[in-house]
Amino acid sequence: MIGGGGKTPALTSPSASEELLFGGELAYDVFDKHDGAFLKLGLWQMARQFPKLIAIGVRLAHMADPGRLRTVGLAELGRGITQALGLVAVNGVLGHLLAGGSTNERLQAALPALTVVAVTALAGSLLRSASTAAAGTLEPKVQRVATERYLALVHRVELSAIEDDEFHRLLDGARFGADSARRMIGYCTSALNSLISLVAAAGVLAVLHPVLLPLLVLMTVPSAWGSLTVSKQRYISFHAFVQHHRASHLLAQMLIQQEAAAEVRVHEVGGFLLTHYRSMSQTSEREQTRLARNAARTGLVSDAGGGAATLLTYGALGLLLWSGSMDLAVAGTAVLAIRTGSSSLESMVGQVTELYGESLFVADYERLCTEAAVRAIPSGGENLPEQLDEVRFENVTFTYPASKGESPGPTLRDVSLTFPMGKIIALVGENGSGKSTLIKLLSGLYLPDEGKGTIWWNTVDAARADRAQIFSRVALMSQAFYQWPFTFRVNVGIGRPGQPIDDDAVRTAAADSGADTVLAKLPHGLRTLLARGYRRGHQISGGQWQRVGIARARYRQGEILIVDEPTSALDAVAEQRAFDQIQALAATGQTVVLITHRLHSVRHADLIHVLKDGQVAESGTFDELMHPDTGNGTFRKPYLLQSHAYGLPAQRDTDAAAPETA
Ligand SMILES: Nc1ncnc2c1ncn2[C@@H]1O[C@H](COP(=O)(O)OP(=O)(O)OP(=O)(O)O)[C@@H](O)[C@H]1O
Repeated sequence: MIGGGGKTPALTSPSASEELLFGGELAYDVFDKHDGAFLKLGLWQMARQFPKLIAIGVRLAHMADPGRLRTVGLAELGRGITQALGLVAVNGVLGHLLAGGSTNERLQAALPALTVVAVTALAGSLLRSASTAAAGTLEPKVQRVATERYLALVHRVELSAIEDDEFHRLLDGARFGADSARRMIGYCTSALNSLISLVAAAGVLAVLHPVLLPLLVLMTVPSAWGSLTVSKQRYISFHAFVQHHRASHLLAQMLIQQEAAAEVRVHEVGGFLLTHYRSMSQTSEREQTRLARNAARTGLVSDAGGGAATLLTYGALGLLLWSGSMDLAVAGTAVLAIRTGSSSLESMVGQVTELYGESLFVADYERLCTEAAVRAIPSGGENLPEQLDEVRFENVTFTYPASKGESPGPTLRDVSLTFPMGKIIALVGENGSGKSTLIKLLSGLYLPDEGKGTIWWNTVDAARADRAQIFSRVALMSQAFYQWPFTFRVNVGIGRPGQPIDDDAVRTAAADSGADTVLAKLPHGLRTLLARGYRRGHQISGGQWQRVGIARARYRQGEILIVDEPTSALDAVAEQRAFDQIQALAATGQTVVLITHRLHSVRHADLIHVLKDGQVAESGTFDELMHPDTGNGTFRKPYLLQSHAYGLPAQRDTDAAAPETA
């Protein structure tokens, strides 16, 4: 039972598909997180939380369009007042109609009140249309403002936050939060309207007989309890299953996405994925069935309570009539007021329940915005030196943030090395030795573990420096460089996104990186869209993309050009050309940090750092590393292996000293 208690929902145990594909259960225990704490609250506390949640939505609406928000509020207030006046006028009409005299006289006496009924109905309808028009304009604006706000915050968070699955859970919730903020407007206006007409009916009832008022409230308590309980259960279930939903969606996507299309067909992966998609969906369906059963049970209990309260109310009314404490005209108005009041209450409870459900997602959204602000890359800090001589790692240790239930060891341990400016510095080492991680630290994407080493930009500590300045000094062509589904021009020009794209500079960068030959074959030149699946879309190969990636990094004109595996997908000619160009760049004073597994490509580097298991195994020039007296073999041995395998020179072209063939 989840209703008012704080227990975890009875989640279905992990399916065989979850075990096989994802290595275990994907559901979350929402109560092991501090942010689920308010879900442990009972109805009364929930009611007290409610204004705070509404305030979040209203604040967003105010940010989006204060004028329209005012219009909606005033129009709804006006509608409530017209309804109250209408009800009072109906009381007048009934009073006159049930009084003594001829039908004609009674009708004539009732005429002014009847006119008030008609005028209030007309005014109510005009106000409703004003509210509908304003709310219709306000809603999409609220969604845009809410979405823009969280995207603006999220794109500035530290990389470690983006890689954190808890942060992703918040992100999933927040995406719904922006939609919920939009829907809240509609529910808010309806709830406000119901509240005002309820107050009107309650006011009339209180005047007619004080005992009727608490009875009216009593009639609604059971359905309020039922609706809020069901809404809370749905919310808890959503959070518990958010990762599960994401994974099912992923499976469905794999069946249709272009990247997997060939393997899906040739390896006949389609049936496999579909089976697991079905199994995962069935787990979700079981959860939906559980929710539906709970909702049905809750509904029965609340209906029984509501029925008893209604019986009590009409019984009380009958008693008042029978005992002569109320006359027939007043009883008629009372029945009308009870019906209006209870239907307003009913609708208000419905709207408030929906509003409550939506507001929980908006609260998630707020939590994400707060968390994103906390985890944002700090702005400001010390200025970097104008004239940079070197970036130096001093005893740097770095550990990736822990995934849930895991405590990873450091990926980089006690790393000390330098990147002198104006040189080619190569980073080599086995798979997983920490090269890409190291360049993420060099680029300012991560900082060393607290108190465990420093990255010096001359004499400025990167941890205290203005990170935006670090980013602006670096041009990065990482292994996972992004293939933007935009035109060739934008794919290169996005290297300097703050400025208008300069076509000549795009062509020069393309020529510098070998992407000019790619460009020459494109059907619409710079305007060619590099994305299949769109109109005019054109597909280029992996190696061609790599050249475009290098062109982008080149176009950026960063002081330090980092190229991670620039030639892994290039053919031999293109590879040679890429390295010639890197050398030519270095000759112009450009600092190049080069990561590669093709060791013969680093022969001309000014400095080579060799990593092994997250530590620096050796550093030096090619000659130093190759010489048995100065190198420890970490570089020399794999180099010689590669040179034998590919028939490449076992030494620098100009070398006279024959290295040891270990
Ligand atoms: N985002 C991450 N979160 C957690 N661990 C990571 C992350 N990225 C890399 N690692 C881990 O850090 C270690 C070093 O990875 P890294 O990518 O830096 O190696 P690399 O030397 O560049 O390898 P390769 O030559 O295969 O590209 C690996 O054990 C990897 O699992």
